Amino acid sequence: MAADELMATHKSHRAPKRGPTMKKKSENDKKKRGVSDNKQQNSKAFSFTSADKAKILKLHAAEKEQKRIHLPTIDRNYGDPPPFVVVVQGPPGVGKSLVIKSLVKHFTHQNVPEVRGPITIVQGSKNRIQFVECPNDINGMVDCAKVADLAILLIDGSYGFEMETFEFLNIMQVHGFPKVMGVLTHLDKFNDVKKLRKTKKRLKQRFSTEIYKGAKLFYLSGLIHGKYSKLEVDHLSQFISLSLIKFHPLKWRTSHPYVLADRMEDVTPPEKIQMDKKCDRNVTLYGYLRGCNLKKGMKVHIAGVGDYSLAGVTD
Ligand SMILES: Nc1nc2c(ncn2[C@@H]2O[C@H](COP(=O)(O)OP(=O)(O)OP(=O)(O)O)[C@@H](O)[C@H]2O)c(=O)[nH]1
Repeated sequence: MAADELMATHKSHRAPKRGPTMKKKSENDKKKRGVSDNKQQNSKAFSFTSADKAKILKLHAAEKEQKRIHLPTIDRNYGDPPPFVVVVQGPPGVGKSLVIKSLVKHFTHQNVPEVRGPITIVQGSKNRIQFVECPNDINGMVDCAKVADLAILLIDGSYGFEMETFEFLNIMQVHGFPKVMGVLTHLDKFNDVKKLRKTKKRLKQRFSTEIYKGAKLFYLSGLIHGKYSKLEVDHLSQFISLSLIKFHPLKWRTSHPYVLADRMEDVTPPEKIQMDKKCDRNVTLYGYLRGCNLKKGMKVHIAGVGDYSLAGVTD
């Protein structure tokens, strides 16, 4: 074999890039240049040195924040969950009763002649939804804001936003702010299609700025034989069912126990009433206690009644 061939097989020397030798070398080099590592340990004084590292750190911080936001809240209810409360709110004559009647008809195929008090329906195998019409007085609004899991704000499309809607929004702000969605009614009063489109756009923008960006707004475009369109009610009910599935108890609710009285019974002995028609009555209220477990003597808020102490606790 020739000497030239042997020379050709040898690889050229490669300087080490990592390992203890390289580390020592780089440290010596840094010392020579007068650069010290201690300088970069003060994170407040020196910003990031590597853009990639900064990107990763930012991602980690965002992930941590998301984890904190989605931390499960402790649900203090036990056994079967109480019904999901849907409060229908709006100014007088906007169509609250009609919306509740349409939704009840959709879920149960039953006609409700009149809406008097909360209506509970069963949806699916065990989910229950309770529809409550919000009264147009401040006390009723406060009570409804306290119990609502989902608030449906009805807005007269031909008139625009009214004071009642803003009042209710403000009240909800201080009561944990449940899920909110809007429904535009009386849209059949528009004869001009262009005007209707413009109004819808304007109201949607206003609704987004008043509630939050991307807040859901539905349209009920008019009455057919005195009822809302089946398809539109179907969309509305789908959204309600979705809210029920995604339901996440509010922190405010779990720390403020309350009862929404579904039924009341006058249990005063009849003889006592016969003797004195204006005698003090004993009234029993039935409803779910939400936001805590039962304890004798505990104080709860009873909608329409006030803060009461639970005396005789039964399961
Ligand atoms: N043209 C039209 N009429 C509607 C619409 N929605 C509701 N109405 C009518 O408005 C009237 C009032 O409807 P209700 O459901 O009683 O309204 P409400 O909000 O419950 O009224 P209050 O109980 O007085 O607060 C009824 O005669 C409905 O037929 C709609 O989209 N278009």
